[in-house]
Amino acid sequence: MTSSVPPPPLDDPEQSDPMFCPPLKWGILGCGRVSHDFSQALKHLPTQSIVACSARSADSAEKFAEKHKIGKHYGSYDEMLKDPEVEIVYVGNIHNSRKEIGEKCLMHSKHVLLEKPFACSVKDGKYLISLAKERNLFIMEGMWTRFFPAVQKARDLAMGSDKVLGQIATVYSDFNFNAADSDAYPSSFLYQRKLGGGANLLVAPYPIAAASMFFDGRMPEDIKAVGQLPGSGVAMLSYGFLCETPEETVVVGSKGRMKIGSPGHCPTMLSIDLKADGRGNLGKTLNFEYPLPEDTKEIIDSGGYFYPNSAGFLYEAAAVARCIASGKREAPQFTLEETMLNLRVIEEIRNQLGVKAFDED
Ligand SMILES: NC(=O)C1=CN([C@@H]2O[C@H](COP(=O)(O)OP(=O)(O)OC[C@H]3O[C@@H](n4cnc5c(N)ncnc54)[C@H](OP(=O)(O)O)[C@@H]3O)[C@@H](O)[C@H]2O)C=CC1
Ligand SMILES: O=C1OC[C@@H](O)[C@H](O)[C@H]1O
Repeated sequence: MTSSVPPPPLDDPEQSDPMFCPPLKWGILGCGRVSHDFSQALKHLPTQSIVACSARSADSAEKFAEKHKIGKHYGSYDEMLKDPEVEIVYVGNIHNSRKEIGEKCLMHSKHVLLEKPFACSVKDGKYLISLAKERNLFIMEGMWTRFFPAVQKARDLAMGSDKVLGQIATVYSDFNFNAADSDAYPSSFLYQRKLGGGANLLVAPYPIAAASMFFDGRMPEDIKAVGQLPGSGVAMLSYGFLCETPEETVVVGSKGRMKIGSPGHCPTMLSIDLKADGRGNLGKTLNFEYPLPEDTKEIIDSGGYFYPNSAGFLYEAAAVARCIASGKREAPQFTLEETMLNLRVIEEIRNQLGVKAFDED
């Protein structure tokens, strides 16, 4: 599959002024949190007007209308869709009704911006797209990330004619958060499969879209998924000969995250961000630096080093000497059991990738 929409060129008004926009009349469907945020953001754009809002309950729609100074409010989504003044509907409700609501919007000849996820299944997604095409209406998943100037710039730098990074080999992208910070368990829709809850629909669209942007929107040839339950751990590892990765080791726990700085295989820096209560709030940050000893004249005169941070071999050598002097036959910092773990994983990777071992024909 190739990308159907190439990135806009830099001389496109969208790029040179991301706030440029011809007038449009919006109807807000669902009066919850994201609809509130979206409505707030629209206030930066004088040409855009919210002409109506709708919620399952008249009371909630009225309160929302009052807060955002919206002229019309409806206690039913269907009622708002009949309003001829509404040109486009922003759908900010829960996931399980995407198909039904998307269909209704289109059948009422409204353009539609559906919050992510676009749909709860491939089948529903295809259906909505074909219906929008048939009715000649705009439809889009609210992948707002794509429209941030920083992301547009990243896309242009990497994927535009200059291709400043060369051929893209690897994209790392993650998005995890502690849902309990914003959503009470178990009542929120986030935790209810029947309502379209779950991180798979709520969060996965972001890192997937981050990756596809740098691979021209092509469908991945191979997907291997690993799931994680509370209490289990997961490691995402990458190695190779093709390009220089950030080479950082990031460790994430329920109370914070830690980064062993680049170059991760011979680091001198470590930082820890401890989490505070609430989404995205950081408490303390701790930074540690362990500079290597400066090169002596003797070392410089004899050619310095070939590889990064090689002075750090001194720590290994010193520890080996300490072990031997104290009668140890292996080092506690890296046991022989872990060496065997390394070998087992290496062999397993080779088997899964179908790569031959050094002694195979
Ligand atoms: N782009 C972004 O940054 C963000 C996007 N989102 C997306 O926005 C959408 C809504 O998320 P968010 O605003 O946080 O959710 P909310 O919990 O605030 O709910 C949004 C609306 O969904 C309806 N709703 C909530 N719970 C139920 C339920 N149990 N049964 C039926 N309807 C229900 C309500 O509509 P009504 O008002 O009509 O009663 C509610 O106002 C999701 O698609 C989510 O993925 C969410 C956060 C940020
Ligand atoms: O799309 C989203 O869904 C969940 C939110 O918590 C998050 O901030 C948002 O971007």
